[in-house]
Amino acid sequence: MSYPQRGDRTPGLWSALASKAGASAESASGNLLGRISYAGEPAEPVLADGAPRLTAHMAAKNLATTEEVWQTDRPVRSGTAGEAVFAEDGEHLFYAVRLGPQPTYRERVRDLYENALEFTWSRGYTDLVRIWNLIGEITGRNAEGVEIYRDFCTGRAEAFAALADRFPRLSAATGIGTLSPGIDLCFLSAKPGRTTHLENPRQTPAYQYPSEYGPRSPSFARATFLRDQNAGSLFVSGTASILGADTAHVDDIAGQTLETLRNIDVLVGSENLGRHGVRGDGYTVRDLDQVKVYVRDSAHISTVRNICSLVFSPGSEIAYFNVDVCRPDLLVEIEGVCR
Ligand SMILES: C=C(O[C@@H]1C=C(C(=O)O)C=C[C@H]1O)C(=O)O
Repeated sequence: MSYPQRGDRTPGLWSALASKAGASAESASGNLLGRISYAGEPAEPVLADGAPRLTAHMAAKNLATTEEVWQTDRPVRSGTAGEAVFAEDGEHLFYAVRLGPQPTYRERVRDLYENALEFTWSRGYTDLVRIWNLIGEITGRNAEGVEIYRDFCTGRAEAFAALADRFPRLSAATGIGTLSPGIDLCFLSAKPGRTTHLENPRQTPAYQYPSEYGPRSPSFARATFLRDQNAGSLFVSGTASILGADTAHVDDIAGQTLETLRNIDVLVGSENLGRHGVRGDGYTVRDLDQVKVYVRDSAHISTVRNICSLVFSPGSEIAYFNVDVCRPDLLVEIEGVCR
């Protein structure tokens, strides 16, 4: 089995985003560390081709599956840990687990997060790089009438609070809707000393959002920079049209898309990187690659595509998803990687 090879490969660890049909065209360029399959139906995470594969139901049945492929230049060892699957290469750990539909999520999410964090810590991958939280019915209600995203955030925050001595800093993350109930989780972590976590001067840190947005704030940073022997990779969290803590441009898809892109531009720019002690010239929003664009309403996709096609480089990998976003008034969310 072979995977796409990118010209902008980062030594050590790199990723690619491709529709499944095109993903096998080129020769294998490294060792598979893990995959996320954005598929037409849900499935349990498995070990396939010697590495974890997380599957999230995020594509309509008739559309091609998008696959995010993580590779490394080091030998990989994989295995299972309870219901989770993992792979490690001595520098990076990829860990995937699924939580099926639940009446309420808080306690199970707390347990799953604690297990994942304890596992990654026990193997020496003490620094979180990026977390995926792919959440079915994200703005729907649980059996007690609480919004599922808020229910999820409470369990996650409790896990981080319980392990705050070991994980004092939060990493980049995504918290986005899927098309089936249940939660698919994926953790990428690294050996100590290579990560810097960034906030955005235009946005309140998510972990400080006021309680009107939920009893426990979301536990993530706006981006995480992972150093390597050349420079590094900047993993940009799911970013939306939020200024301070509030949604900007309610009911305005073009306005939200442009504000989101401005948020990313400031986040990845040299001034913000310098503020966080990351050396280098910084990036602009045009440098974002492996871009994922989440659009709530299918009728908005063409507007969002038009704006994105003007902003992103024609060579960038970009995938669109028609899924719910973590607040009912957010219409679009964008994330990616700068290298
Ligand atoms: C869009 C936002 O949050 C989303 C939710 C996240 C989470 O809960 O992990 C992470 C990034 C985004 O996908 C935001 O609060 O700005």
